Amino acid sequence: MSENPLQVLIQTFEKVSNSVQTHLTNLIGQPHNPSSTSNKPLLSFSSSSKVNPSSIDLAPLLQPEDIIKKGNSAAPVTKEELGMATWTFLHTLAAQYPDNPTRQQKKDVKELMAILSRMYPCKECADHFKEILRTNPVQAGSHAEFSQWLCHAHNVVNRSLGKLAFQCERVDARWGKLECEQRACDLLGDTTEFGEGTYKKL
Ligand SMILES: Cc1cc2nc3c(=O)[nH]c(=O)nc-3n(C[C@H](O)[C@H](O)[C@H](O)COP(=O)(O)OP(=O)(O)OC[C@H]3O[C@@H](n4cnc5c(N)ncnc54)[C@H](O)[C@@H]3O)c2cc1C
Repeated sequence: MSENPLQVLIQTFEKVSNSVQTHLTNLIGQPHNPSSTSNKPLLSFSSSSKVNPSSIDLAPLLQPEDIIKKGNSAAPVTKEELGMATWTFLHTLAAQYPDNPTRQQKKDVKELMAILSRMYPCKECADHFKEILRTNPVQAGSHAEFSQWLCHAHNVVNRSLGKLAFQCERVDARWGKLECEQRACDLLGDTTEFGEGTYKKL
């Protein structure tokens, strides 16, 4: 007899939830009150085929005092902090962008820029970026092309804010790949893990 798909979904969710809990515990130590929470997933559902809303345990695993306090973490971020974090993300992505990207990777990176121009949490910046994309379409044919394009786009923003332009020939010296063991951060990862035939030339 085939399994109830909802039950399979719930079991999968519980497994993921348990692994997140283990990961969090490794990161921040034991939960505040181990006796009440140590064996519970972050969210747990009854595995019966019928989902009863009252069986959903929404009690959070972490107590407020367990939350790592990093300054005033509830304070809104500034436009500058958001900008720096976003440029760090984008330039790191560019540093890892392959010399010979697949068609999908080129499509993804263009979509990512388009989505940023629509959803970036600073509206003024998003509108500005949209205009930059309109006049400077994303070039993502290779690592060199994309990292130079991004450097140029960043410089357009820099200039509009009255800042000096960054020298783009130094972009590879400024932005490196994410420090990561055993190439685990490569966009394609270690292909041996998935076996032959997982990847094909597009
Ligand atoms: C898509 C986007 C659009 C934005 N639009 C606006 C806007 O319209 N108005 C606004 O006020 N703010 C905007 N910002 C924020 C702004 O760009 C800065 O992030 C913010 O002002 C903080 O500047 P910063 O001088 O600390 O360094 P950032 O400009 O954030 O740069 C971070 C670091 O990147 C390096 N860097 C600088 N220029 C380049 C470059 N060209 N190429 C590679 N590396 C470089 C430098 O080492 C620098 O310290 C935008 C941010 C983003 C991500």
